[in-house]
Amino acid sequence: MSSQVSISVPADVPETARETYIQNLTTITHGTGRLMLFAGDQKIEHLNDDFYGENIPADDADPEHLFRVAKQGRIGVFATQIGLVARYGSDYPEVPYLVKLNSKTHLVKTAQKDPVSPLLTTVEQVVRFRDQSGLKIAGVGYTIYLGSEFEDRMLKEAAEVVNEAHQHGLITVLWIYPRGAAVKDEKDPHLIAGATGVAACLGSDFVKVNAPKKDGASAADLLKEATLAAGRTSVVCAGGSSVDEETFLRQLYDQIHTGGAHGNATGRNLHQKSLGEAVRMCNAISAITLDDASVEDALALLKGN
Ligand SMILES: O=P(O)(O)OC[C@H]1O[C@](O)(COP(=O)(O)O)[C@@H](O)[C@@H]1O
Repeated sequence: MSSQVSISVPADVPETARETYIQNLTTITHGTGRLMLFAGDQKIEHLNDDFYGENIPADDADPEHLFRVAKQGRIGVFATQIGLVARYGSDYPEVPYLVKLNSKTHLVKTAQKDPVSPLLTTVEQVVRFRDQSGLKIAGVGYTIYLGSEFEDRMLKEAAEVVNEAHQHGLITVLWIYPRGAAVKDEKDPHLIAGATGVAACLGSDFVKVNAPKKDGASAADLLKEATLAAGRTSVVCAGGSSVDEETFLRQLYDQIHTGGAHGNATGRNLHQKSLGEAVRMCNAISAITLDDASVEDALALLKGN
């Protein structure tokens, strides 16, 4: 097991919410400080493209697949929109949830208009839903498109979300993607480090970024600038489109052990598998993230050993 970490509670969490905050963070990181976030917000973000078609198993066509994977696999938290949690959550009460507060589709391309993704759901609504439903709602998430001509709106909403969430002991994850006409290279390592620094200034517990890329450089080495810039905000990388399992697991291992990431945020590389395979992949990813397992040990779990 990776060692248990002591928790430093940020000063915007009031005394009355301290215990909830500690409990939520402990739940979603299994006490390790590392996050295994199962990303299931793509039904809005990518419409049905990620869920139906060539090379996508039939299991993925039904939204309940996400909940089955989240229940049967070992995860830290399942991130999706509030409506989906309301529809299925009562049948999956053991799953810890993180409510994604904003989302947009990919129909309007960046070349047509800079991206903007205002709040669909407020923290207040999430807190009410948590208290009424009794579901394990441990946190909230929000996407900022840094560099968009609308970044001011998203930055302001994100700042309010973090502060309000902490008032209620909820953990925050900011998805920060540099994107828009002003952004030449979305995965530029220096820019990604800028994004994680923004998350630190907004006081978020975690920030999810795309892994930086630069020709000829090791991706894990490139991530170091971003994890340094993030300070006490923990960095996780998006999984990206589906790749072969060993490549994915090696990349994750290096992100954590070389790049300084505190976990992963994985969507397609999990749900674009049949239930049994998705569950084994969850367990392999969690072994690396939560147990400090080697890639070889994770691959053994993948084979069901
Ligand atoms: O890349 P993965 O692992 O499928 O993770 C999915 C993530 O990608 C997104 O769908 C958005 O991705 P893009 O905007 O880059 O297409 C996130 O909202 C989601 O959490």
